[in-house]
Amino acid sequence: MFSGPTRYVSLATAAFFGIGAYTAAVTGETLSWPLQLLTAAGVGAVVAAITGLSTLRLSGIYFIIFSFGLAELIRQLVIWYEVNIHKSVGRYLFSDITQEMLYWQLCALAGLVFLAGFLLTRSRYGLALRAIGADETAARHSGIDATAVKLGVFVVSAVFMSVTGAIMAPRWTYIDPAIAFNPMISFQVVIMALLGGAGSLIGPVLGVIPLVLLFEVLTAALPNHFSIVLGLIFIGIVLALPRGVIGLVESTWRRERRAAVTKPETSSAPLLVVENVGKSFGGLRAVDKVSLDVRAGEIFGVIGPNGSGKTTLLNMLSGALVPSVGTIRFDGTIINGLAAHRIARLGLARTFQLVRVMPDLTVAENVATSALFRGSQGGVAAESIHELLVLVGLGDMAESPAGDLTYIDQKRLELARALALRPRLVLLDEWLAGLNPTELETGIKLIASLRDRGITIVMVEHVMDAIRALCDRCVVMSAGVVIARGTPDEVLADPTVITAYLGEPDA
Ligand SMILES: Nc1ncnc2c1ncn2[C@@H]1O[C@H](COP(=O)(O)OP(=O)(O)OP(=O)(O)O)[C@@H](O)[C@H]1O
Repeated sequence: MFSGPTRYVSLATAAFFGIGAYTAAVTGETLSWPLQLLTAAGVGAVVAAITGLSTLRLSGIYFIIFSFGLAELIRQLVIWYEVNIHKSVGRYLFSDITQEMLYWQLCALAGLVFLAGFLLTRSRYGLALRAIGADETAARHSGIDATAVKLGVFVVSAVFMSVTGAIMAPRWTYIDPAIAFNPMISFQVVIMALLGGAGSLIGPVLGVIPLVLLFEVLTAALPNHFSIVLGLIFIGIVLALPRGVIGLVESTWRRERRAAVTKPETSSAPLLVVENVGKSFGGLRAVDKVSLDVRAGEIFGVIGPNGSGKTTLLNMLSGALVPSVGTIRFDGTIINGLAAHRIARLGLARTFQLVRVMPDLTVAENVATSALFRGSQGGVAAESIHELLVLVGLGDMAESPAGDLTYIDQKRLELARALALRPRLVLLDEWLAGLNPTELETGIKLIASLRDRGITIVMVEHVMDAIRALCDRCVVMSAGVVIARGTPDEVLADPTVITAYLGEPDA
């Protein structure tokens, strides 16, 4: 539910299993069985919300280490509580619940897990999670609040694990922290999910059945070498079946969502106003007090030699970076400091200098990510994803995995994904770079057609023919400051600009 789509490998299973088991042990004598389960769910949810809020900004190895440490941290806290407050470590559990009842309760819980997982994958949150797993930065710029989505699903999965722990607790008559917070549980769950294929709902089941049987045999036959064999199985699965059994046989389930571009109103007032904006990295002023305004409906160029601060400026406009100083207004709203997904939802979309598509998602799904959380209309749109794909020239590629596209087609896809936000302003970061002359001609026509739809464009570009053909006005940046502004012909004839590009002539 969580690790599969997001690819955040979580070893926190033992922590929540232990929380559930220990909550049942502590409340066993005072609360009824349903209330014990509810309490376990509540405690698990609260701990997951607190730890998730503080750690889901971590990714990769840092998140794995944290999640592994969480079980140990909670175990130590419980031991401290038992020693200092309860005055004895461990609890006896006397329950009249039979093993058969526990079995059926676990079956019901498994059914609920699958129902929740099924509903999740069918909801927009399912696609949002997969988008986050494929490329979290691109997902944020598609309007997805990655932190909130991850936190929500982390809490839901933690609740299921806590209730599992609580149901399992009566199987032991005595529980101590070492039993409840056994780290091996986390590894076993990850291995099972990996074997079957963590990316699908049914995958983990395919892993659970053979591995549970194998673990039974191994604990009986090789009790002292169990961990070694488990480690070898782990390595073997990662090397041989990186996407699990299901990844070998499954053709990805796809669906189409609807998204669109609406024609924004044009007005003579500036749509974007940048005032004295600056960004420093340590001692380096990458952008230094830049001011400019972009009128609704125009194509505005940002040019300048390498390293002059153009991408840094675009990153600040799109929310990837927070300006060190200055103000950015988009349609009257101050947007500096806003999270990337909020800026995207306001209708300011972008493409990236180094193209960012979500390779495992289909072309259509990539575009659909932008329609997930766009205003109250969600995925409902006047134009379909298909129409957007036709517009950028990918009409017959909707069901192909984005990772199979050529570089140029990936750029087209990025543009379609940006357009699916129904943006009023699109930031293009060297979108025309690397195109051959024919592709360049098509690309220029495509950008011009966006303006005809009323979309305002800010483009960073090194291809001067495109700047001349497309831009109404532009600024030239050098060493973080604007050194010229005006029409393309004016600025490209400016001696200061020529010097900035070519350097001072030799004396
Ligand atoms: N995250 C960062 N940390 C430190 N320095 C950075 C960072 N991002 C950019 N810079 C520096 O800021 C300066 C401006 O970089 P930026 O990428 O904005 O330039 P650019 O005009 O877009 O260049 P190019 O045309 O090559 O893409 C460069 O000196 C770069 O090394």
